[in-house]
Amino acid sequence: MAMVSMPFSVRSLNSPNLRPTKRYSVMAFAASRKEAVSVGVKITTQGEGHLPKLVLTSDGGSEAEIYLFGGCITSWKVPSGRDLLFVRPDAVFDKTKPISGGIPHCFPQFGPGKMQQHGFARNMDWSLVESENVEGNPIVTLELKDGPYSRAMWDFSFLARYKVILSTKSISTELIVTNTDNKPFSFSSALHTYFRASISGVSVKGLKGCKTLNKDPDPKNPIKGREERDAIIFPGFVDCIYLDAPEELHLHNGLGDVISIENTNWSDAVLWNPHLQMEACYKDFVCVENAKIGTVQLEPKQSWRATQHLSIA
Ligand SMILES: O=P(O)(O)OC[C@H]1O[C@@H](O)[C@H](O)[C@@H](O)[C@@H]1O
Repeated sequence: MAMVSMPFSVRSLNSPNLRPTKRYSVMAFAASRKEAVSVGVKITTQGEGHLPKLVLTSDGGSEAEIYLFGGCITSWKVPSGRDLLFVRPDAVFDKTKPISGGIPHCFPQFGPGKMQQHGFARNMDWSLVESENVEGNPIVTLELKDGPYSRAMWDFSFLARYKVILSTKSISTELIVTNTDNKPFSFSSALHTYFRASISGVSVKGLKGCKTLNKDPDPKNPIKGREERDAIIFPGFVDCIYLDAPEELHLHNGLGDVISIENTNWSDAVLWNPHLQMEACYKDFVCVENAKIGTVQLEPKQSWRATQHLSIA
């Protein structure tokens, strides 16, 4: 077990001490119903739809769940037992569509665009490649590579590595996309985080002064503007991109939690609440998404890296 004494933060994702201790093939676990992978990490097929799911438990009492389908973190429970993420009641777990909730990946397109909405990474099986535990905090790394399904939409070879670190009061992710092709490619991306909320009490702080692209009413022709408010509230439908957003936002979820949303290299942000378009659940969540809306260009062998750090005080 690797040991470090520093607190977990976005910066700790850079630590040379966080070396992989074990490499795993998901197939090796597919037959077992629930198996420990490393301390604080279990894989089970007893999740929704019997899809393989990782369950991370920290010594500090937090817990997270990650489906390999879509590489989607569906649950982040802080030590009080409160789940700060939200999965929509219409979510399905049969691979016919992406999991609607938690932290889905949008890659290699945020959209709208030529490809299906939000790309294909949330519709594919990711592999568990590394698992370790550092001072009671479980860490897993998932990988996604191109295959026939992705090639049919985007004819490039790529490698995406997604590291997730759970600690007592935070969950951190690092996404590294590498061009493994012999020709350049470009992409856009986002972490489409669904936070549990009581929408009438929600506010998002930190975006004042940002340039905006308001996708309401027409997502294909967003209206340019500038955010003037200190605190953004959600009295109706909201679907808005914030360009060059700061590295830290604060979400008051209306349920008593204040969540710090830090990032490096996710240069933009998106706020979304569907209001009456999803009458059954819009009051119960808000999406605050770290995004890269302007495309990233990668030459062969080049990589792009971005981190997200969600935490409570
Ligand atoms: O694909 P999902 O999870 O239903 O999310 C859709 C929404 O995702 C948001 O990120 C977009 O800004 C919206 O325009 C879109 O409607």
